[in-house]
Amino acid sequence: MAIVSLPKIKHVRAFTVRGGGADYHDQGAGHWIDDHIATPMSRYPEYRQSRQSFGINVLGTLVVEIEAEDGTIGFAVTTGGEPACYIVEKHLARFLEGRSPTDYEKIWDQMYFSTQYYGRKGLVINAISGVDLALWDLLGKLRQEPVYHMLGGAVRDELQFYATGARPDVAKELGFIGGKMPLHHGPAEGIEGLKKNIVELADMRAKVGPDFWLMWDCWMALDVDYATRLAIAAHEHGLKWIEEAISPDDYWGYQQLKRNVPTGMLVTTGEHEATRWGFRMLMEMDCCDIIQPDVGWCGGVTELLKISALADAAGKMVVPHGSSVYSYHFVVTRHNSPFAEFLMMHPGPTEVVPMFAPQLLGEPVPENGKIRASALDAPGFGVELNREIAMHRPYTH
Ligand SMILES: C[C@H](O)[C@H](O)CC(=O)C(=O)O
Ligand SMILES: [Mg+2]
Repeated sequence: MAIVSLPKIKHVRAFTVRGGGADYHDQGAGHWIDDHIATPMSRYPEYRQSRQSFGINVLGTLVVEIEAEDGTIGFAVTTGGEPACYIVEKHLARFLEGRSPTDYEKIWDQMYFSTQYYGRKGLVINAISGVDLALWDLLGKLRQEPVYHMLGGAVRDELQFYATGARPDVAKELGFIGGKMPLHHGPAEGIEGLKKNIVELADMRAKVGPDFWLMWDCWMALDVDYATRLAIAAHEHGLKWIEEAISPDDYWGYQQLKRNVPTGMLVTTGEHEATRWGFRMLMEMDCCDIIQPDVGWCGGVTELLKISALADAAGKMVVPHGSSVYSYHFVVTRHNSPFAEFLMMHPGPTEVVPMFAPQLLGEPVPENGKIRASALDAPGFGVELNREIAMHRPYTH
């Protein structure tokens, strides 16, 4: 029997988009995601009220398109904006054009090692992730298979979600299994701030009852001492996990924090970590209980598979940072990813709205906190690019 050979990759293009999902919070005024959230910049009073004030939204969205010789287009949406477009067009595209889309391992290896002298983490890995996701989308479209089939198939019939947002009480009504709140006050706001954090948690616990999961997302804002005191005070209010409490570079701090938190409370981190090597460090140093790679930032699906295998062997759960279909197709295929995150992008947040609007069309959203695996049954990642949005291609090659 002859082996089917797929059309080769003809062209790689990179675009920017402003506003909406995948942009690192380029949201309008009054959105919960930009309302006095504790960050590493909160030590400067002038940057405390809004993350946009220190530039969280400067990059904007990256859209990568990969076109095959037969005209089929795979695409992906992640963070990185114009600088990532430059990297994709001027550097990475050469490792794809003229190649078969089945060669994703070699392509990833060449993208990573050719950029290693200026890459390894952050923006460059965002760009590599965007290309890798677009490649998997193209492969699925050419093979007429959903990505989750190519990753080994579903290990369960549905995905179950917790919601991230400022209103876990509403998330409970909407059917989610838990609610992860942004932490509002960091160490620079002293003991008063710490007390305000605990009051917020206690109020939310009173609203949601004893069994609903409540977690805190600390977005790298704390130090080990503050995080330890916060965790101890939060324990009596049933905090399930403390997330990204300190700098992602401080592996030693995470190791200490994991030892310090009360028994039963989980330490989670990893959304700003990248590649198998970064996650190996987190796991070998026993920094956390759950790793949270973002598929669009950690190296894409090709790298996530390696990270996840390491985690499985180390007995750690992998619950990717909210990245919509890009994580759903992965989570549904892995036993050590028993639930998923849904990032509430409604400003309230009091309604379930698509995470990557307006860029994606056909993005499934949880109903009663769940998405059926069969909702992913479409070629590639199962979504289309909304061609009505204003896309800008700053560079060509
Ligand atoms: C709400 C958090 O500060 C952040 O914007 C999202 C995040 O870290 C998460 O969903 O996890
Ligand atoms: Mg987080």
